Amino acid sequence: MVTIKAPAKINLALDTLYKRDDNYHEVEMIMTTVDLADYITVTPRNDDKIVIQSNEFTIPLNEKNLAYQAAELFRKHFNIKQGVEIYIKKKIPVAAGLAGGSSNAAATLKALRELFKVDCTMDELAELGARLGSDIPFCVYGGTALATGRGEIIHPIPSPPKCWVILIKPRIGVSTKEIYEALNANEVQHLDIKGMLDCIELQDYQGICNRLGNSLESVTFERYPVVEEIKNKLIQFGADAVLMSGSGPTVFALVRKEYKLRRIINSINGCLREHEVYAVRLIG
Ligand SMILES: C[C@@](CO)(OP(=O)(O)O)[C@H](O)COP(=O)(O)OP(=O)(O)OC[C@H]1O[C@@H](n2ccc(N)nc2=O)[C@H](O)[C@@H]1O
Ligand SMILES: Nc1ncnc2c1ncn2[C@@H]1O[C@H](COP(=O)(O)OP(=O)(O)O)[C@@H](O)[C@H]1O
Repeated sequence: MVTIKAPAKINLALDTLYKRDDNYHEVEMIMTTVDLADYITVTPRNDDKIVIQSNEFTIPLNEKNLAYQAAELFRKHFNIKQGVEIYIKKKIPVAAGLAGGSSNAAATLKALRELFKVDCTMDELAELGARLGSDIPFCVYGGTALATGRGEIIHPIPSPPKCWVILIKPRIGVSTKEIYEALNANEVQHLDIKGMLDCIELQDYQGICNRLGNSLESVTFERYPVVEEIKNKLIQFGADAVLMSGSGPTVFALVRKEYKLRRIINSINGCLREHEVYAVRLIG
């Protein structure tokens, strides 16, 4: 039996450059890992089946699950016949812009590598993961990275300075495909990705806060106004910087000082309590 931690990610920057001929968008994203995680436990079975179990009943427990797809691909690629049971202990909200499914798939690949003692590199696992979803290679490596291409080309970078991250997820799920399809790539205001990379290198927290940006934000805000309302409230409560993660609907706030974190959490408890709220650390 092997258990692997599967952390959530946030996008500190998400710039869409143009729509490609294959209908994906060419992106430049700065992604980092936060301390909110699922756990994937893989146990060998006596037959050839892949069985998914979870404490979370809203995710598919069949071949639609990304962990199932990762296991199937891994077994095919390395010619493994034995079945496995995959238990997903879920804490990351689903369809939230936090890459929960992608992280589960990446952790499944790593768990199977360990369980079956397969001699392969992280790059090979990332390449397998990329066949299933654009966010999976980042989740294989973890840490902090610049992601290019459709998001699957990973360039590791240093971690940003440590801080608190408040995550607020309204009780709606957003489809990534729907948001990308509604985006007009020609109207996007591009981000200062180079400046953001410099700030991370220099550990310039304020510079990072000033450069947060996400070109999918306005598309999600238009369709789901509650997401913009949450962002505005968090700014009003005095967070250092606030942004929607990925295609949403989760909004995150960066906060450096603990006294400020407490004050903001008190304000959230006063008027945003109908949403899911998490206070976690950047683990980069
Ligand atoms: C927006 C981001 C930001 O990290 O994350 P989430 O909000 O899903 O967490 C990612 O780009 C999401 O990656 P992922 O969720 O793996 O997407 P995929 O399964 O590869 O693609 C789902 C659909 O989104 C669109 N898509 C995805 C990636 C991309 N660079 N351009 C696109 O246009 C395509 O229509 C595709 O069919
Ligand atoms: N292991 C999994 N965990 C979460 N969602 C999954 C998983 N496998 C498949 N899905 C499906 O993927 C979709 C996107 O979920 P998720 O990966 O949590 O969100 P996001 O892409 O916004 O980060 C959901 O609609 C869900 O049904």
